[in-house]
Amino acid sequence: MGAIGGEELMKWEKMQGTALSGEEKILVLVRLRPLSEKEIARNEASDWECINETTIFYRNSFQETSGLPTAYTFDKVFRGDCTTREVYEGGTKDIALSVVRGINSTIFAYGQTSSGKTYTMNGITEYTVADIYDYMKKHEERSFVLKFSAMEIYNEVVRDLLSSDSTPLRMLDDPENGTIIEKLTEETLLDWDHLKELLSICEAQRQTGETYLNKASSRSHQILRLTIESSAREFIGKENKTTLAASVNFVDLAGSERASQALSVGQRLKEGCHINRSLLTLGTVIRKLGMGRHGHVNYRDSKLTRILQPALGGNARTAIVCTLSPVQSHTEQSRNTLLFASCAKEVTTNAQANVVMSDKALVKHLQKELARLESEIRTPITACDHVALLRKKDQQIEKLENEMRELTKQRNLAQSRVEDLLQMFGNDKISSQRGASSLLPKSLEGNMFGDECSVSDSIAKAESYNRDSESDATSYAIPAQCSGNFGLHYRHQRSKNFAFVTGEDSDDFCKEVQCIEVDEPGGNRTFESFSLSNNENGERISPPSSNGHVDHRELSPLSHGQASSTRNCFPHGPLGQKMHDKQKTTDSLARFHPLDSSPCALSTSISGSINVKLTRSRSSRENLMIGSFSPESGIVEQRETTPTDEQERDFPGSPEGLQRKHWKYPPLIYGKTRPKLSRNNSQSSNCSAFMDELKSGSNAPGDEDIPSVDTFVAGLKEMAKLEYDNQLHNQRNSMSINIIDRSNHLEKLVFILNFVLIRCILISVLGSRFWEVEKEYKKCRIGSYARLIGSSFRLAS
Ligand SMILES: Nc1ncnc2c1ncn2[C@@H]1O[C@H](COP(=O)(O)OP(=O)(O)OP(=O)(O)O)[C@@H](O)[C@H]1O
Repeated sequence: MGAIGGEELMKWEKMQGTALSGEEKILVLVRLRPLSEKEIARNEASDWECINETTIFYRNSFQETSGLPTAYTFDKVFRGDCTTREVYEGGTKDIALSVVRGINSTIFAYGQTSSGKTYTMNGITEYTVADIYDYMKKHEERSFVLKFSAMEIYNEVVRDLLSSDSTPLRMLDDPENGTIIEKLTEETLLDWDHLKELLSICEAQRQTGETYLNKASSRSHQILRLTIESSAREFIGKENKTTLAASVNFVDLAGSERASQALSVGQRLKEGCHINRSLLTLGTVIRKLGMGRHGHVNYRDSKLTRILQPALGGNARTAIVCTLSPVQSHTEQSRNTLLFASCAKEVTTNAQANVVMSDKALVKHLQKELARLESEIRTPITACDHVALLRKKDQQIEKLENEMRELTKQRNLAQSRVEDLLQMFGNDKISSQRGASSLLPKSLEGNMFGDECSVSDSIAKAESYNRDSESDATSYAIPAQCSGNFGLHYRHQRSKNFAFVTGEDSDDFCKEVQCIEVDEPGGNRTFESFSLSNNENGERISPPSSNGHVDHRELSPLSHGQASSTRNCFPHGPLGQKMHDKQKTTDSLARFHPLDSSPCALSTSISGSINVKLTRSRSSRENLMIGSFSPESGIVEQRETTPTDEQERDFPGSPEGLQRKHWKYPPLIYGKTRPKLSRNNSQSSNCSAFMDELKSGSNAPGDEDIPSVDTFVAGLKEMAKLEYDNQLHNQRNSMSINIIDRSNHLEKLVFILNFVLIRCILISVLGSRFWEVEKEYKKCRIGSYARLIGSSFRLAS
C-alpha cells in the first residue's frame, strides 16, 4: 500500500469535497471525569473546572502560590457531565472516519489510572465502528472490506488479543509499512455483530487487575486496529482498479500510577513499573516531536512508541483524549497529563491517502505522470507565468520608485537644513570675528580670520592659550577658583540658534556677563553680576537698577532660560527709559562697527564669539564660562567651570550678601601704569565706568546725568588696548628670559665640553709619556741582565 495519487483518488477527493492529505497538528481533547460515588462519599472536591469549550482552569482551594499555570487551553475540553458521544462528536469522529477516505488515523486515550480512559475509548470505538457501517451503507457504489486486529503490550510484551495463545509476538521492520507485528491475527469483519463479538473477546483477553484506585484497572496498553479497504465497484475486475486502504487505531493506554497511591505490590507493582516506563518514553517522544523534530526521536525505546510511530508525526491523523481525575489528591498527576497534552498539541503529522493500485494500473499511472513531467520540462514557464512575473516586477519597480521618492525628499530636507546651518554659521562667524576684531589692533585681524577658519583649531588654540594664561595675573582668563585678580564669567544661552546674528527672534536670545570676581584686600573674593540681554529689536538691555543695587536673580534670567524676564533688568522709571534709549543707539552703532560699540556690544562680541564656537562644538545647554582672549589668535575662549548658581552660592570666597544683592559699581581705574584691570577701593567688584556712572545716576533718579555710554565704550576700548599691550609686553619679557636662560645653558655646556676635552688631552699626553718611560725601563733591565750574564761567563771562564 503506498500513498500514491491516482484517478481513483482524484475522483474520491471530488466526491468528498475535501483534500485528503496534508500536514496538521495532533488534535488534543481533555476530558474531566466526574467524581465517583466513592469519592463523593469521601467528601472529595474537584479543583478543576472547564471555564469554556477550550480552557480548563485549576481552582486552588488551598490558595497555594506554586507559580504553576492555572489555565490550560486545548482544542476542546469536556466537563465531567459531558457524554462520550459529545467527546466523539467534538473532533475524534472526523479523525476516526478519515479511514474511510484512505487515511490512517489514531485515537488514543492518555491519563492517570482511573481517570476514564477505557470508559472513553470503549465509547469512541463503538461510535466509530457504528459510523463506519453507516458510511458503508450510504456508499454502496464502493465495496468495503473491514479487517480487525487487536493486541496488547503487557510488561513490554506484545500479545495477540484475538488469540488464545499468549506467546509474545515479534515486531518486524518493514521498509514500506513500517513496524509490523508478526503473526498478528487479522479478522475480516462480516458485520457489526461480528465486530462486537471480537471486541468482547479482546476485553476478556486483556490484562486487568484490581488496584486501590480502580476495580478494573487496565494493566496493559491495548491497540485495536480496524483496517478498511475500499474500491469503486465500477472498476472491480478492470485493469485500472485502485483501492483505498487505511487503518484506524483505537489505543487505550494503561494509566500512569503512583505505587504509593495505587497501593500496588508484587505483580501490580511490576506492571506499574512497565506502564510508567513506556509512558515515559511516549512522553519523551511527544516532547521531542513537539519541539520540531530536531535530532533523533527515540521511537524504538519502547514497543508502544514503535507501534504508534506512524500516529506520532507520521502518515496518520491523530487525536489524543487526555482524561483527568478531578480528585484533589491527584492534582499533580493531572498536571502531568496536561503537560503531556500541551506538548502533544505541538506535534504535526502528515497524513496521506493510501491508494493501492494493481500492477497494470500502477504502470499506466506512472506513464502518465512521466508524460506530464516531460511536457513541463519542455515548456518550463508558460505564458501565464510570464504575465505573473511581469506583474511582480512592476510591483517591485513601483515600490522602489516610492522609496526613491521618499529618500529624495529626505535628502532635500537635510540639504536645506545644512544650508541654513551653514548660512547661520557664516553669519555667526562674521559676528564673532567682528567681536574679536573689536578687541584687536587692525594689524592682527588677518591672523584672527585665518584662525577662525577651523573651529576645532581655534578652540584648541584658545584652550592652550587659556592654560598658559591661567597663571598669568594679567590674563582675562583667570578662573574664579584661582587667586587671580579677577575673572570674567560669561554665561549665555540661546534658545534659538544664531537668532542674534540673523536678527530674527532676537528676544529669544540673551547673553549675560555675570559674576565679576575681585580679590578683596583681605583675600576675600566677591562676585557681582550684570546681564546684557537683547530685546525684541536685537537691542541689548543693561541691568543695573536706579539705586545701583541689582538683584542677581533679575539680572540673570537666562539661568532659567527665560529671555523675556531679561527685559525687567532695566530699572523702572525715567532712568530706565533713558538707559533703554541710550542702549538702542549704542547697539545700532555696535552693529555697524564693533570697534566703536558700547561695552555691551563688546561683551556681546565676546559672547558671540564664544557662542559660535561652543554652539558648534558643544551642546546648547546653559553654560557658565570663563572667557579668555588671545591677542595672537584673536580667539576669545571660554571654559566650562562653575555652571550653576548653586555652585556659585556655595563658593567659599563669595560672601552671601555680595553675591546676590547690594551690588555696587565703584569706578575703575585704568591707565598705562596698571597693566591689568583694577579698581580704586575694590570693595566689591565691577569693571566699568559705565557702572559708576549708573551708580552716580542712581543718586539722582530722573536726572539728566545719565551715564555716558561713550565713556564706557572708550573705557573698555582703552582697557582692551591696555590689556593687549600688557600681553605683548609680558610675552616679550618671557621670551627674553627664555633666551637668557638658554644662553646660560649653552655656556654651561661649552664649559663642560672644554673641561672634558682638556682631560682627554691630558690623559693622552700622560699615556704616551708613560709608554716611553716604560720602554726605557725595559731597556735598562735588559742591559743589566746582559751585563750580569757577561760577568758570570767571565767568572766561569
Ligand atoms: N466520564 C465518566 N463518567 C462516568 N464515569 C466514569 C467516567 N469516566 C470514568 N468513569 C468511571 O470511572 C472508573 C474508572 O474508569 P476507567 O477504568 O475508564 O479508568 P482508566 O483510566 O481506564 O483506569 P486504568 O488506567 O486504571 O485502566 C470506571 O468505573 C468508570 O466507569
